[in-house]
Order: sequence, then structure tokens, then C-alpha cells
Amino acid sequence: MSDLRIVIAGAGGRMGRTLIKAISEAGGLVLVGALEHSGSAHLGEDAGLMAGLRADGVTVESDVAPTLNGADVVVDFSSPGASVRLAERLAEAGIAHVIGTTGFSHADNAAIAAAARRTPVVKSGNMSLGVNLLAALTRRVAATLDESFDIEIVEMHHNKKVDAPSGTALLLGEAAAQGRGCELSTSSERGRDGVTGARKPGAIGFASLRGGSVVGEHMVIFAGPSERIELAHKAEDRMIFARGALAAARWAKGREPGLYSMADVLGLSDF
Ligand SMILES: NC(=O)C1=CN([C@@H]2O[C@H](COP(=O)(O)OP(=O)(O)OC[C@H]3O[C@@H](n4cnc5c(N)ncnc54)[C@H](OP(=O)(O)O)[C@@H]3O)[C@@H](O)[C@H]2O)C=CC1
Ligand SMILES: O=C(O)C1=N[C@H](C(=O)O)C[C@H](O)C1
Repeated sequence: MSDLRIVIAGAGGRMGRTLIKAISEAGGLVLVGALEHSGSAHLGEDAGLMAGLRADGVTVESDVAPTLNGADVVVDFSSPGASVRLAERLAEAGIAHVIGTTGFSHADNAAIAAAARRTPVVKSGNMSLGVNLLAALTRRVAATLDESFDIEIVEMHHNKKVDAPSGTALLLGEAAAQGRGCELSTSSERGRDGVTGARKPGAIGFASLRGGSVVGEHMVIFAGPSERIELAHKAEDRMIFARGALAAARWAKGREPGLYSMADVLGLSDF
């Protein structure tokens, strides 16, 4: 069988470089393109050298059309605007899209869902096995407990992260809301400050910490009368996200158009 031909979008970033390394370590995958924005300092660099490996002959480009030529899947950890534009291009070209980018607006999510009617898209705020298992557990615990247990989601990330709450925190919030049978959009409580009044019964709260080089830590707290359950995940290396994204790329090739999640890829949808 021929190798899966992968383009990385956001190639010069923390995740882009980790993905280039992960592809070089995996079997059956080949890097055929590396995309960055037109002002990037990485343009013209060899992607392998940029990732701290040997030269691989793939040059970092900003021109999307020629880079997509012959690609099977684009694995995209860039920025919300870039991912939405790329989703539209990939829908036209019928190329599968794996989206790890976070920080999307409602309008961005709608545009990606529209693109997914024409090509397979796997989108997740967290590509790791551990976090997706945590989401499945969160849904089950939330379905078991009643509103006397307050749900709070706490996350911590490195000091370069630009969006909050993290995509993972929102994914966990959606899982909690599904389990409880409510809508996250009307239940979430974010950014408490000042005299906020007592906690609203049934709210799902979010708190974001930023500092140092923390890769990503998430905790879902179910705080009840006189007892508390805490479910947590700590990412120690970005390689867990990269390996998950590459598993999604293998899974996506040849699928029917649709918007898929990592739960679909990992077979956790009915967990
Ligand atoms: N789903 C998951 O499992 C994970 C998701 N993420 C998410 O992935 C995204 C990237 O994270 P990270 O790698 O840490 O961030 P970085 O800022 O290190 O990387 C993003 C890269 O994308 C580049 N970029 C910006 N605009 C474009 C564009 N138009 N075309 C191509 N490239 C572009 C940036 O360039 P420049 O720096 O010059 O702006 C940068 O090189 C974030 O949204 C993050 O939250 C991260 C880890 C795991
Ligand atoms: O920006 C990051 O670094 C990460 N972003 C994702 C998120 O927003 O949840 C996933 C991971 O936690 C790292």
C-alpha cells in the first residue's frame, strides 16, 4: 500500500514541528507539504531541518494550491482564521482535513461544518487518547450525578497560549452538558470577578491558568455536599497530540464527507 501523503498547516509552530517529527518516526506516512502564513520567518526553510531533523526536501511554503497537489490529508494546527480558510479550500479539492486548532467562534464552527459536507473533517480540541477517555468518563459521571454536584473545569497551559478556555476545557464542558442533559451555551459560567453572587445551580464553571511551559492540564471537578470527585489529565509531551492527529489522518482518508471527532476515530462514541 502506498504511503499516506500529509501536508502540515502551521508547520513552524510548536505542534507543526512536533508533527513533522512524528511523521518521520511513523511508518506508512510521508510529509509532502508544509504550510505557513505569508509573513512567516520560516518560509523557504527545509521542514525537516526546521523540526530539528535531517533535511527532507520539503520546503515551507505559503502558497496553498501547489502545496496541496497530490496530498491525501492536511493536518492543521494553525490559527482559527487560517483553519477556516483552509477548510473551504480543502472542501473544494475534496482533501481530508484534520483540525487541531482551537479558539474558534460560532461563525468559524459553522463554516467548518459547512465545509465538512463536502469532505471528511476530523476536528477536536484535543487529539490525545487520555483526554478523549476523560471526556467519555465526564459524560458518564455527569449523567449519574444530579445538580447537587457543581461541575467546575480547571485548565492550565503554557504562557504562550492565546485562547481561553482551552479547546479541551470546552470539549470537557460539552461532555458534562451532554451527560447532564443541558446546553453548554446557556449553562457555562466563565471569568468570575468581583461580587458575582452565589453560584447558579446547574452551572458549568470554567477557570483558566497560564504560566511557564505547561503542555496542558485539565481537571473536571464534581463538587457535592460533603464530597468531591476530581477527574484529571496531564499532558507531558506534545507528541501525544501529534500521534492522535496522525491516527485521525489515517482514519479520515477515504471516509464519506462529514464532521467527525476523535471519539469517532478512537471508537469512544458509545463509551
Ligand atoms: N487539538 C489538540 O490536540 C491541540 C491543539 N492545539 C492548538 O493548535 C494550535 C497551534 O498550537 P501551537 O502549535 O502550540 O501554536 P503555535 O503558535 O506554536 O503554532 C501555530 C503556527 O501556525 C502558524 N500560522 C498562523 N497563521 C497561519 C496561516 N494562515 N497558515 C499557516 N500557518 C499559520 C503560526 O505562525 P506565527 O507563529 O508566525 O503566527 C505558527 O507557526 C492552537 O490553536 C492550539 O490551541 C495545540 C496542541 C494540541
Ligand atoms: O495550546 C495548547 O498548547 C493546547 N491547546 C489545546 C487546547 O486548547 O485544549 C490542547 C492542549 O491542551 C494544548
